Amino acid sequence: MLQQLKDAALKAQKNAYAPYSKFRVGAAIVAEDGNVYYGCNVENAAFPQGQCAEASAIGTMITAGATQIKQILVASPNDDYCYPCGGCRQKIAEFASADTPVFMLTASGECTKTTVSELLPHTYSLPEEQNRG
Ligand SMILES: O=c1ccn([C@H]2C[C@H](O)[C@@H](CO)O2)c(=O)[nH]1
Ligand SMILES: [Zn+2]
Repeated sequence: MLQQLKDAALKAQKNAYAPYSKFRVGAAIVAEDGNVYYGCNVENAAFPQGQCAEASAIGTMITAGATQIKQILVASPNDDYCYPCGGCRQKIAEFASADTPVFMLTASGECTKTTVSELLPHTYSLPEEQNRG
């Protein structure tokens, strides 16, 4: 399954639209339905409108009808691990559990693992009565 995640993230990374930063990122998710969803970063001339690879993968997962991230992997364009940005940590936490694995893959193939709670301790969420209908 980890190999499938890597392959999907690398496939997505090839399609990254990053003409401004030149920093091409791919992300892939294993969801509760067993499918792998993937996405790339999509930048914009209006810089704040750019979207991270993780957000693209989450959007694809939700669009397909899955709602739980079981594993997620982020593929970096260089030999440093690309840890999700703060905004993506919150986006991942919305659809994951504290112990959900988050993998990072470098361009040379090194891979490391952390968890959602390590990336985002004390996660913000709404009170129960305001949650998801
Ligand atoms: O985890 C990350 C970090 C950065 N980026 C993107 C955002 C931007 O397009 C480019 C440079 O920050 O990389 C991602 O997609 N995921
Ligand atoms: Zn991000």
